[in-house]
Amino acid sequence: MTDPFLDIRNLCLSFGRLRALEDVSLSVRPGERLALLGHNGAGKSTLFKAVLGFLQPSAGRIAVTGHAPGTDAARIAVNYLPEVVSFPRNLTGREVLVFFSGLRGAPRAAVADLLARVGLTEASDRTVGTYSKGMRQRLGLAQALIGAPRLLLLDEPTSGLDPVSRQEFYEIIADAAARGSAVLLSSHSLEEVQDRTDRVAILAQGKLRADGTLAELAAGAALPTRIRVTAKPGAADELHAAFGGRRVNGCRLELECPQDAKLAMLAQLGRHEHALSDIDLAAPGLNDIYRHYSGRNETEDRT
Ligand SMILES: Nc1ncnc2c1ncn2[C@@H]1O[C@H](COP(=O)(O)OP(=O)(O)OP(=O)(O)O)[C@@H](O)[C@H]1O
Repeated sequence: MTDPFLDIRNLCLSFGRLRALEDVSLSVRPGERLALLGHNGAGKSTLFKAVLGFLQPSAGRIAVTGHAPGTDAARIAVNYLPEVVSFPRNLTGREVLVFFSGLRGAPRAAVADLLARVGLTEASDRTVGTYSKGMRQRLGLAQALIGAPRLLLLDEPTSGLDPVSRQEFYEIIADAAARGSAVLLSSHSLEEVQDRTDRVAILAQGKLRADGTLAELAAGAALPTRIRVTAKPGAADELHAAFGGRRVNGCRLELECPQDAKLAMLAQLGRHEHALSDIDLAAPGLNDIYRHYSGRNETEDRT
């Protein structure tokens, strides 16, 4: 297996008495996209800043392509898209990329290709001040792609983008990974990153609660299946006495059972067919999985 471009081991980082990161270990390999999820204040930006060498860990180790953050070798290997991008409003998109290419020592000749990759060719000679938020974000991504960095750090890259722009953004990120970059991106939404990243890591209060594929996270959470039962008029008491569960209203009952006990439960319910009007099965959803690991509801974090 190839060495990771980003390797974090037992990282701890504090602000005074606040432990922003506690014993966090994770790695991202070439061509891999890892989504770092967590609610506001979970420690995502702090982790990014530590990888960039802007913040010093109190313990643990970070290696960017084998080099310590902040060294020249690590700086060349990594590029970053901050949560809020801002460029001089009176420069054109092309001028911005030429400027940043100069800073990174990347060839000017690659700017046209970068503009094409993010779909800004036609707008390339307009000033940034005339760009929409989505266009500025694309320019930010093009800036992050300058010099084909081995490690791409994207801090909530799609916040504020509409669904179509979001999808296009993830396609560009997939293309960067296909070209060999390791991608670490942060997000608040498991729903958004499913099918668009290879693995998901969940941070909560500075601790890493999960790291794996969505299927692994779902299996690890071992969440129950919910069975919603609607009783025939007057039969809810009988079903409640037989199965327990939560009474939702006069005729509905909500039961939970482990995934592997689902069929047995349905068979048992079948024995009370005379009392049943309907049965509805709900497998655990992404929100349930996220809440299990983070202790929070995904939708709460977007507010
Ligand atoms: N410079 C700082 N000084 C003191 N505390 C800080 C500093 N930067 C971050 N923190 C604290 O560290 C914790 C983690 O913050 P961080 O910005 O990493 O969270 P986040 O997961 O990126 O949140 P968000 O999703 O809101 O961007 C928070 O409690 C925050 O208040």
